[in-house]
This record gives sequence, C-alpha cells and structure tokens, in this order.
Amino acid sequence: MLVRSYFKINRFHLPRLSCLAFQHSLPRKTNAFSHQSLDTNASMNSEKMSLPRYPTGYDLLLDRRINKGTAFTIEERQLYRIHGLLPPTISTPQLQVERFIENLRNMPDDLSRYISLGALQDRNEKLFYRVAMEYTQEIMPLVYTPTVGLACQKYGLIFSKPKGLFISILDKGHIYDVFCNWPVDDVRAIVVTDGERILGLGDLGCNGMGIPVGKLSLYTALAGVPPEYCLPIALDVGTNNGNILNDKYYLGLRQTRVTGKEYDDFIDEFMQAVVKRFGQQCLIQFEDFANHNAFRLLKKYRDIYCTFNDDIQGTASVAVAGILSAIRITGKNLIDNRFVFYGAGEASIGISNLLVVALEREGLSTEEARKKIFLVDSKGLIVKNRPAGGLSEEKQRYAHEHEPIRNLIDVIQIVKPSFLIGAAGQGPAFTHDILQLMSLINQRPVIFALSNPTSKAECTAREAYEATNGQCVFASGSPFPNVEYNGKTYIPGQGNNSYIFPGVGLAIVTCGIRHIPDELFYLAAKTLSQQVTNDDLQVGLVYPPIEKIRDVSRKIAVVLAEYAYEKNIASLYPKPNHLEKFIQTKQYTVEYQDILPARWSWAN
Ligand SMILES: O=C([O-])CC(=O)C(=O)O
Ligand SMILES: [Mg+2]
Repeated sequence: MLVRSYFKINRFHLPRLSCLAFQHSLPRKTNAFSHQSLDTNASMNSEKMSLPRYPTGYDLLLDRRINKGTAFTIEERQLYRIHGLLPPTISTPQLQVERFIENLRNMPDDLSRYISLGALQDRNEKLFYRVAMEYTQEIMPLVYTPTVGLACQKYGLIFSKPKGLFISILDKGHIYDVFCNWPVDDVRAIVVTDGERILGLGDLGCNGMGIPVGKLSLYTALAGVPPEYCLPIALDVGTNNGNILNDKYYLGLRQTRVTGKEYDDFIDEFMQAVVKRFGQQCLIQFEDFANHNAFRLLKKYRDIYCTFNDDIQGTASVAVAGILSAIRITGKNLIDNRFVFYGAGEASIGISNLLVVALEREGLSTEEARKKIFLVDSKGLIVKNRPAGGLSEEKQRYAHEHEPIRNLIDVIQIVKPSFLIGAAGQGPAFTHDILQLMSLINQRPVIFALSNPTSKAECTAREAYEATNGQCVFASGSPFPNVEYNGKTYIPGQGNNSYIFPGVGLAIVTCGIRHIPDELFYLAAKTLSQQVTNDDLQVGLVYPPIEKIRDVSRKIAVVLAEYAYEKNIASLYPKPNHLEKFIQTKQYTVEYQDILPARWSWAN
C-alpha cells in the first residue's frame, strides 16, 4: 500500500506539485523557531488554496519545531521538496523512539548521552519530548540532575547550538536589544541563573546555562508546558572560580564577578527588559543564585514581578510534601515532630519557612512552630548567642536559646529529631553513626538527603537503609536506584523540586498568574502529597511514581489556578468553566504536527 502510493505520487504528481508550490510562491525560509503565527487553517481560509508557510527543502529538516525526520510521509516529502533527502522507508514515531533509545543505551557514558539528547532536542523537538515522556525515569537523570551537573562543568567543551540567551554584564544598557534577538515573541516562562551556586558544585559562571536548559526541558516533559513559551537564560557577571577562568575552553567572560550596585542595577535592568519584551505576566524563575543574592532578590521582586526562587520555594514545597507523606508512614502528628536541618542555606531556610506555615495550620503559633526546627550550619547549631559576625535575618528566626553545639551528631543526641534533612550541598555528612543514632531515637526515622548532584548527597539510599536496618523513610534530591536489603526491595523517592516547578509553571503560563504568593507553594505541597497512595507509602515512597508526573503536575496547576482566580491574581478572563479540561487542552503533546494543508487531498 505504502509502496503503491509512493510510486503513484512519484510518477503522476510530482511535476504538478512542484509547479503548484511555485505558483503559490511557497516561501523558502521562515524564522527557524516561530511558527505560532503560521496557522494552517487560517491560510486555508483564503479562496485560492495556498500552502502553509513552513520552510521547504533542506530548511524543513533543520527546523526542530516541525522536523519529523524519517517520519515525514510521502505526501509531505513531495509537497515540501524533501523527497530524496531522506531514506525511502517511513518510520513510525514509535520506531524512531526505539531507535534513539537503543543508540543511547549503547553510548559509553552519561555525558555522551546528554550530548546526544541535546542534539535530538535541536533536531527534532517532538521526538525529544516523546523519548523524555515515554522513558522519563531513564531520561531525567540525563537531562537533569545528576548528569546536568557534569554537563555544566564541561559546558565550554560541549556547547554546540544555542538553546537560550546569554546576557553578560557587557550588555548593560542594552539588555532589551539582546532580548529582541530571541526569535519568539510569546515567551511566558524564563528560568535564569547567574551561575554562582550551580547545584552543590559552586560557582560555574556562564557554564551554569545547563541548569535553565534542563529545568525548562522538564517544564515540558513533566508538565506539558509548550516549549516555545520557554526561554533559558544565563546571566554572565564573571566568575570567581579560578579553575574556570583558566580553562581554555571556557566561553564566558574572563573576569571576576561584578557585585554591589553594578550587579543590582544589571539585575534590575534585566527584570525590566523581560517585562518590556514579553509582558508583565512572563514568569521569571530564579535558579542557583548564591544565598546572599537569592533571598535578597526574592524579597525585592516578588511583589512586583511574576517571579519565584526555585531553590528556596520550589525545594521547600517538595520537601514539605515529603514531610506530609512521611508522617503518614510514621504515624506521628506533624506537630509532634522535631526537624534537624543540615545546612542553613536557601533550601533549609525555605523548607523551614514553609514548614512553619504547615505547623501553624495544625494549631501552633509561629514561635512554637519555629522551636520545632533546628538548623545546623558550618559553625554548628544555630543558637542565639552566636559570637561576632552574628546571624543573617533568615537564620536569626530559627536561633535557639542554647549553648553552641558544634557537631551534627551531638545536635542529634540532644535534640532527638524525628526528621534529619540534609541540604548543605557539601557531600557525605550523614555517617553510619549518625544514621544509626536516628534509628535508636525513632522507630521510623525520616532521612532526606536533598543535596545535588549525587556526589553532594548527604548519604546514599543504601547507606540510609542499611544503617537503620531498613526502618528509615528515605528521599533524596538526586535519584538513587532501588536497594535490595535483607530480602526486601526499597524504593527511594526523589525529593526534587522537579515535582513542583513544572506544575507551578503550567498554572502560570495557562492562566496568566501575575504574582506568586507563598500560599501557592503550600498548596502545591499539599496537592503533591495527596497524590501519594497507600501503596506508594507501603514501599516507602513519599512521592508519587515519576510515571504519573504529568497528571500530578496538572493537578497541582489546577489547584493553583483555582486559588489564583479566587484571589484575583489570574489575568486570563473569563475564567475557564472547567479548569482541569482547559489546562489539559493547553498541555503539549508529542504528536507530530500535520503540515499538510487541511483541504488538500491527493485526489485533487
Ligand atoms: O536542580 C536540582 O536538581 C534541584 C535544585 O534546584 C538544586 O539542587 O539547585
Ligand atoms: Mg536549583
């Protein structure tokens, strides 16, 4: 059948088609990324049949948004002049996925796989997301933590094609003009980093670009945010990392970081330029800024722009969701727990702040809630009488009236926590002794090792299960494989903000939420935790399985959108009658776009 139609078209229709294409002056080139204005049906409304304005010939194969590779049909190959540029067999999308996965598995290491996935994203976006959605569990660690950490460290070596914008301090005064070089006008979600604290790896300068790219890939793969709405940005204000400055392949500015007023003015201009270019409702997600800027900038911008800080608020939300699920396993009421945090940076403070909200909902006063939380930083337990240098405003809230305690193990001895949460980005810190102590204090201790990438995790899943004799409830920021221990299989959950930010992004881009109050992250946490079934809890999972993530993200988005309409901070009007259905219709699908004119038939 296929072969017959192939010959039929070849023999009888090719000359006529070519001629038709010329007659209606099919444009040879359109903007490589933007097809949203090129509506097939709209073009079909004209009396005379005209062809949709897609690139033709080789250019079509270079257009990642509509390229289908070997899945282009005979008709498409003929009509768009790509016949002969591809081998004769027409693949199904499923076969394309299988071919890609087989190649991927044959590659020597994860960095090669990262590069290969990035190249697929540049070449055939639909196929990239089909692979990412069908093989989420396998692909996520390659496009995201932990491999993205390695990719950032090697970014100068592996950079090939632009996936976002690089805006440097040298662009100061002209940031809007740089934005104008981005080929899409309707951008609704930006993830931006200044590269100063990439995961737990420290200052990587503009090599940090891998993070916004990875995060936005998950916006689409995990929540179905259309990729054309997404823009990754690296702000380059220099780097204080000597190794990078001396790396001959480094692609960023070779200068130390600009700070103070010059930095602040630069970020101000950046924020204003986003609004000028893309509008007030464009989401700006801050990612992997250093502590000292992260809190400050969040406070400064949160009420003026549509913005949030993922490391503070997204991580807080996913961790609180994990806490709410974990107490369903341990059987303790939330207010009967004590929480020790190892690390007192963005993640720990963010989680603590949201946890206080959750404890308040259970009837505690703010003061009582804060007393349940114990932060340990590089100097030990955070206590009120810290000598010279003092404590930042954020840490101050959690300072206890206590003698200084230097070591984590001593803190645990004295505080007797039920939760031990690591988010210091310092690598192994939950020793066998510490983990064992947790299981002496608690029947079911809860251990979260949230630091990323894997090399920075406070302990491995195996270490946690073994030291606690399989009794602990465990989650980690980067994925760990299942653990077989004493004849039982333990499934470690991934307490990563990727359970939260894609759903938050989906709500914002579909309903035009103008501001992002903290309440949204509490609602997201509750909704996420509600998606955890008793079966999940039974195997120790405090998050839903990753296979359900698209539905989970949509559920989060619906709850957030409801809240936004209630509080009058959604700008899409009128409110859709059925929010869930509405949001679902806006979720990206991996079906190839039909690029044949709607009324075209080969019988013509
Ligand atoms: O990227 C991740 O995996 C989570 C995160 O935001 C971080 O560790 O900074
Ligand atoms: Mg981050």
